[in-house]
Amino acid sequence: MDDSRFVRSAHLPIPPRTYLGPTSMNTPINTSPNPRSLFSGDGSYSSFVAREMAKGRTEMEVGPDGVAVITIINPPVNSLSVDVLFSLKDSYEQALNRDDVKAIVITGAGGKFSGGFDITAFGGLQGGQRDQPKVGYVSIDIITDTLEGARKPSVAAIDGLALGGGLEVAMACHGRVSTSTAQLGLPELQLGIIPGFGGTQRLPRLVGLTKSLEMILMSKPIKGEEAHAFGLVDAIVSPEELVKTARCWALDIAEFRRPWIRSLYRTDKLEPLGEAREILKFARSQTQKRAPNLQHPLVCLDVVEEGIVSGPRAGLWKEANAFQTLLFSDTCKSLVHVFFAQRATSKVPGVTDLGLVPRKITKVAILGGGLMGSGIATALILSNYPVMLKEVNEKFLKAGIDRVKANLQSRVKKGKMSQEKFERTLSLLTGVLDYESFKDVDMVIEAVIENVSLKQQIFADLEKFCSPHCILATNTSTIDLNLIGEKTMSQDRIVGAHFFSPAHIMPLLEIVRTHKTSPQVVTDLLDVGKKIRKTPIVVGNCTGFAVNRMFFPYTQSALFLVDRGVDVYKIDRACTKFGMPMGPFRLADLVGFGVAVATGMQYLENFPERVYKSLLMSIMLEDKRSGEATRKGFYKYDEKRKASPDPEIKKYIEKSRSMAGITPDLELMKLADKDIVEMVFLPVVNEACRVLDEGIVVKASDLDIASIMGMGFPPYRGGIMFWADSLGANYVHSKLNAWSNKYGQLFKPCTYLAERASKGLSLSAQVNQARARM
Ligand SMILES: C[C@H](O)CC(=O)SCCNC(=O)CCNC(=O)[C@H](O)C(C)(C)COP(=O)(O)OP(=O)(O)OC[C@H]1O[C@@H](n2cnc3c(N)ncnc32)[C@H](O)[C@@H]1OP(=O)(O)O
Repeated sequence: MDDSRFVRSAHLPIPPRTYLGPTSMNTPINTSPNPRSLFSGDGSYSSFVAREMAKGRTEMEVGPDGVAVITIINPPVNSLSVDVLFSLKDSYEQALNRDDVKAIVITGAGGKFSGGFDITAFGGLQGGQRDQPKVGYVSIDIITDTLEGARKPSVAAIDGLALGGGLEVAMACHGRVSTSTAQLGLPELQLGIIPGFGGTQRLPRLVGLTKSLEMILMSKPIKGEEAHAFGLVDAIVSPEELVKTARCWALDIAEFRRPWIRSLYRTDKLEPLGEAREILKFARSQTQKRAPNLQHPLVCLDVVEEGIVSGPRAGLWKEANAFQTLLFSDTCKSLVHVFFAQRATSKVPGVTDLGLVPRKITKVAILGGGLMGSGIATALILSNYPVMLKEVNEKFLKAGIDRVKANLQSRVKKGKMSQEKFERTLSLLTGVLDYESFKDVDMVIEAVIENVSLKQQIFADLEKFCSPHCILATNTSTIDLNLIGEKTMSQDRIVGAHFFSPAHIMPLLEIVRTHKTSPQVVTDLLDVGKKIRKTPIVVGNCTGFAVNRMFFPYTQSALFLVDRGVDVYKIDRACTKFGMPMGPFRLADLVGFGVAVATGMQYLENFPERVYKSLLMSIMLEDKRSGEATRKGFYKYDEKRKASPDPEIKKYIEKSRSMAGITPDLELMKLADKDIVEMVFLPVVNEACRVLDEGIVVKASDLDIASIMGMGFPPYRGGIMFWADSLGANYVHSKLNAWSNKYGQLFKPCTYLAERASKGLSLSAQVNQARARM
């Protein structure tokens, strides 16, 4: 491609930073190269399209009132592909050149303004397969000089969504009219980039620095009503009135009945310089505390500050350069991968490609009001599902209902729920002690203790009391589903609905299917998962399923290291520094040693060759030390449950070591944090490879999402498999192989890993269809 609007990504010229000084705050000065000089040939959009199939477009219609309505068309969310942006510029120029056009309205097709820059293009840009516009071309030449600087006014008519680049286009218009339910926001930081089409400069000028930083740093969109209250939009109207009102608004500006405002040069909402600096300083310290491994939020704050101190034009250039650099960062690549991986989890071959329609679930029953059962009940009633909670006696039932109440009350306390909504939500919950009313239920979720014969009895009872269409789900985290359903003839409607604790908060839902579970049942559960705002991953049936099985070695190798002299707290610190919310020992305290030891037994039974037989937790349990619940585990806990290291654990470690006949290993004791992280996580990668190889999941990216949402693996590392691929299959294999030779089976690389390493393939690449386990 020979077009000077574009640069090949490998040779990015960075334009000189333009310092305009404080006077530039109110003075639009064009510092960019002459836009025309960026075009070669005839420079028109159509010549560009002739060279490349267009992805999306804009359409313009001029009414008898003299208003040109430009509509962004690029389903499903009207994203701003390079084609759309160039088409927008062309439509604009046409509108400016036509004598019959007095004013312009921009809107989006199908009730959505725009979901922002086209994220599907990121991969191509990063890989250098796609040409991209020169730095600043879109944000300065198109959005600032062509749209905002136009001699005819424009108004954005916003419905559905105006996110990222979508909102940035809207903010460059001279007025904004929105529906009350539209979502407006700059969520770019969640993709590892910063707003790149002027958002860092215009949003603070429209809503003030404090609100804009909250919206940008938290990637948090706001609804139309709130946007109106903060001055981001000028009027709220119904969807039917939207375009009509925007037309009138644009004409009012053109005919001087309303002010003609360029957001970029407003200063009235900006805090005075001294105050602004204090706000930015506070935001920096909060950001560093919350996300110490991330650079891009800090870069964003620098860019915002540049605009406030040196003027918006300088801010725009700094933004454009920073955007360009961040687009190629590992963080951006990882987070974009996560964006698509998350959406891909609900595309399940053999299920979602069969054209099945989810059946309506009108009533759900939950068996067991413990921590899990009450959490699941909370998640369901929060999404308006009527729930029947069954317990074995009044006392347990009351305790279960009280737990649900407490879950809801904590939302009320945090201001996330009104008292009235609390009452309404709680009224969806009823308690029962028998199966009498189970005949009307469409789905049952069993959440009792992990006891095979108890579960078998329950499923046999359910088969008798529930209607034949009722879905029979279990929340077991380890037990084989075939075993649970052994005493029934209903294996086709038995499915795992494995929630993570606390179930009303954790975003992951592991849907477990056996080879007998019907695709219809999986489709129904996928739909319920979506409605209760969980990210589902569909997995096959095995001990621990995907998440627990893959993360079992997390604690295993940590225990191995402790037996060999590595400090418990050093291991936890290395893991949290890496980005985990907690290290393996703090996690074991949270889960409780009883559960950890019981789970260990399951693994010992199923995978004896690779279970590290540590005695440490059993020894501590004998001393009634079982984790956070007893306020003593690897840490000690104060009344507010704040954890602190406990010197007493030394004696348990020494006992465990002497009983196992192990002596500290001086080499391991000197391990750097990076090496500790690898020794803890590469066995996790190894198990993840087995899970993939056995067909427990259908694609590696499902394991990425499972690791992030189920275990808190840092999303900015892209998930467990994506991270492993960043190290390389060969590296992972050679490390594990060396440790396996030295320390034994716990580290032995699996066949899948060995094959990938020898063939030079990535661990995630789909080669042959994995062996079907589902
Ligand atoms: C320079 C600029 O500053 C940079 C930017 O603008 S970066 C982009 C900023 N925008 C965003 O981050 C928004 C990202 N999108 C979202 O948050 C959500 O998709 C949404 C709120 C728009 C819609 O959510 P929801 O209704 O649940 O649908 P969801 O399944 O997520 O998306 C629907 C489809 O649109 C796609 N999509 C969403 N946003 C997209 C975007 N910006 N670009 C390309 N595709 C997008 C999704 O991949 C999905 O495709 P699929 O059906 O093939 O899986």
